[in-house]
Amino acid sequence: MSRLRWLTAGESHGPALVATLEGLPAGVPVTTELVADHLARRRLGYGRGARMKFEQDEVTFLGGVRHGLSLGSPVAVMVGNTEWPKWEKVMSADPVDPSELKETGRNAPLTRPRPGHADLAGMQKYGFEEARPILERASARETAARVALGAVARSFLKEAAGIEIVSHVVELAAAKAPYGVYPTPADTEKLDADPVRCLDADASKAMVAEIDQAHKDGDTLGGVVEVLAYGVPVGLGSHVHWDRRLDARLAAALMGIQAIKGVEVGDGFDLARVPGSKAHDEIVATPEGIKRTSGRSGGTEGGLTTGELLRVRAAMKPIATVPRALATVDVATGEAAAAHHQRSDVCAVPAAGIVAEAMVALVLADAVVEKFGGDSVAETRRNVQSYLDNLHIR
Ligand SMILES: Cc1cc2nc3c(=O)[nH]c(=O)nc-3n(C[C@H](O)[C@H](O)[C@H](O)COP(=O)(O)O)c2cc1C
Ligand SMILES: C=C(O[C@@H]1CC(C(=O)O)=C[C@@H](OP(=O)(O)O)[C@H]1O)C(=O)O
Repeated sequence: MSRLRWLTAGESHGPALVATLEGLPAGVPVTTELVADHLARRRLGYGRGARMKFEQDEVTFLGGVRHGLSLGSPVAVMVGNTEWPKWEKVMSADPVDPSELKETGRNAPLTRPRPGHADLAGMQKYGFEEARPILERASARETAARVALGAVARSFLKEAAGIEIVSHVVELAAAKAPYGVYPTPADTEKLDADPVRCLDADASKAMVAEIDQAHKDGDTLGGVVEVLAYGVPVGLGSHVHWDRRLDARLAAALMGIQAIKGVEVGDGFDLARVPGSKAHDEIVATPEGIKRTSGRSGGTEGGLTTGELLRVRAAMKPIATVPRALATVDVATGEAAAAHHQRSDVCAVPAAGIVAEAMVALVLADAVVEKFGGDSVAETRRNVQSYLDNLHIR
């Protein structure tokens, strides 16, 4: 069962996000720069709104790391928000004089909940008269905290087991990348340089055109990202219980990203449309050992990793804050109204791919610690190697 635990806290316009990771072995290379680099990747992507340009993430480790290595104690990281001075009063933890709040010009009650966001159901559930106390935490700003921890998890995965993760955008609205072309970790730089993190140049152009059109139309878009993990050993997760199945753990982690509405492992839904003879990955003996003739399963069978390429997809719905505002009800008056809109991303699918990488890294790091243990990463690495060296069927 889970051996790594992680939590995040913080609001979208608060002073900072914080994240903790408990259970990480000692000796994992971790630096402020490493985390900052991944946070910078999350801010990329054509179609993101103005906020990504003027706001900066400021990384500070508060615990668990010394001189570039993890200590084995809980890792605590803070992602400061450079826009905080503008929100100090609106988001103050302590009570603020109403006249001072008015002066900010940022505290008008948000009583026109946006369809597709957490506004309405959150206000109903938590007893608020307006959406600010809900949207501040529902916002995907929180994903910066997860990407910070994901950066730490991927460093552990690489050191302990040589596992590397890459993601790409495979669909954006109606534009699709050619099926079955998989990037490797060596493509990361190229992908990050592409406006929509798509490997195929023609598909990338079509995706950018989709975003331009949506922008003109005052609309928003979603899409599909694919995450691949290379070097995953056979036997992470287990077939013995539902909550130990690695496919289930990956699905929950990906579905836990804001706006993700569907997850596929390997060929996922497509497998339901073909006969068994075309759905599974046949097993063959080769001079290099037992191999598969295809990768349709996405690298898991029975909730266990197979040792083949791990491949998962996540589908993101269009951004909820639609500029051509959707119909809602002003809950202050009960009258029909247009949903509130100040600014928003047109499309955040490329950023969602970076968040998905982080979630896959955290799930895999958890599964590696669970299977191989180790208080130091050197010990985990020895355990991984010994297990692989002693596999009785290969
Ligand atoms: C990286 C990222 C950026 C997002 N940016 C916005 C945005 O600018 N405006 C917005 O309304 N929703 C945005 N969203 C989506 C909302 O957070 C999401 O619609 C909301 O949490 C409700 O989705 P749910 O029903 O899946 O939880 C973003 C999501 C992600 C992953
Ligand atoms: C701040 C981030 O994303 C935000 C996620 C988000 C939402 O509703 O999810 C709404 C937008 O914020 P605002 O409503 O303040 O313009 C995005 O900018 C970020 O990713 O760092």
